[in-house]
Amino acid sequence: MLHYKAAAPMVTRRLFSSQQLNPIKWGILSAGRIASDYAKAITITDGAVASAVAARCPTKAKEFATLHGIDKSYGCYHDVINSPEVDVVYIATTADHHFEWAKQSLLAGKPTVVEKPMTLRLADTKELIDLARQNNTFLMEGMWTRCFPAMHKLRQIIAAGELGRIVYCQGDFGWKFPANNLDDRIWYKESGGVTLDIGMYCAQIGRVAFPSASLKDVRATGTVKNGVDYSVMATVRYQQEDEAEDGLLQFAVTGAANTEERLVIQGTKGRAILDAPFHVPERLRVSKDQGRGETEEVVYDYPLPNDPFEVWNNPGSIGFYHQINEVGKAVKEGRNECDSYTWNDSLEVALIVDEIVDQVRGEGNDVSSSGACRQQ
Ligand SMILES: NC(=O)C1=CN([C@@H]2O[C@H](COP(=O)(O)OP(=O)(O)OC[C@H]3O[C@@H](n4cnc5c(N)ncnc54)[C@H](OP(=O)(O)O)[C@@H]3O)[C@@H](O)[C@H]2O)C=CC1
Ligand SMILES: O=C1OC[C@@H](O)[C@H](O)[C@H]1O
Repeated sequence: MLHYKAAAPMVTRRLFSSQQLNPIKWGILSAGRIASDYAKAITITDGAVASAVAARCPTKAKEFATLHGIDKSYGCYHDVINSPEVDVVYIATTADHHFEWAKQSLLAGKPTVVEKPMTLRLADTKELIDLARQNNTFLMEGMWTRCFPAMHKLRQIIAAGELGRIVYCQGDFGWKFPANNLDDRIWYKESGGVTLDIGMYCAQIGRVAFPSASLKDVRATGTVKNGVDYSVMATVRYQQEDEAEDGLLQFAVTGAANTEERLVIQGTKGRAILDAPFHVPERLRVSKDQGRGETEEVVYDYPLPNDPFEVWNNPGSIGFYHQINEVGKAVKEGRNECDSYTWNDSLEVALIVDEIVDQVRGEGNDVSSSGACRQQ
């Protein structure tokens, strides 16, 4: 049996609301692809404006500012960080530069959102979080998936015990890496690879499914191409409080294929499915167990806002709207963390990612030259 719940309302613009009169002013570091999508999402979000952008080349920054209707453009990232016209800094550089610029931003006392991954290694993520704590400054890793209403509903359902004890989560995420462009950030030796790029979307679900559990074990195997982890199968084990059985998370991520991108959370009383593409979740399906082979399904739909743009660099980027709203609210309320994705979330996912990258790259299964086999 299938029940539909009312869809969430589409975004409506309220003219002259207090938020619009006193918007959060975002400063953007870099004029790359995701920076452009983020700037567009800001324009459809009540209570937020992009007030400044910096790129390494001032002409590129100026062009970006003109395209997105941003007042100020600079050829130096420090100028955005130090601008009194900026309330929150959004760091959208390639991941190998996140640590250094997030550190500068925090040292300047600016609320800071760092695109995922926050840094390349757990130790660096920890250093940034320690700095934010010492400086009493807002810091968030841009795990925007957590800010979608479908994800909030999922957490509510799990907390209410509707699925029973969660037994396992299983997910996949894959997109075809640009095989003919080895200059693309995805192939950078330090910051590229499938785990840092999309594995972390799967890894983050562990703390949603097992919120009070502790990480027990991470095992991964996979292939390496051009020096970066390319296809990965990972299993993560969680020690659950007051439970004899460990919770399990398993996922496959790949740069070789566009996969379905679906996430299943299986509990003893039923399952929740975040339909494709789960990293931009618009639909949550909850099936309650009614006996073997029989379920009752409730569908929760949360459509993305109306889209005034024809082209985005990444599908679904209009959904940044939710993160932009949540960050604005947290900063206005004087909080240093976003409840949807906390510092502890970032630390645990960074630990999982470290483990996977080390294990898979350490195996030496490079498929780029030989086409298949393990190197001896
Ligand atoms: N949340 C999401 O859905 C997505 C997030 N991302 C994340 O966003 C980040 C950026 O990705 P994306 O926009 O696709 O990347 P791009 O390659 O399009 O842009 C990255 C920017 O990094 C800047 N940069 C700074 N220093 C360097 C350097 N030494 N070498 C190269 N670039 C440098 C450049 O800025 P400048 O303009 O100043 O020259 C460039 O424009 C990554 O962390 C990625 O994981 C990416 C896609 C989707
Ligand atoms: O964050 C991301 O989500 C969507 C992917 O296509 C992209 O490569 C990645 O960076």
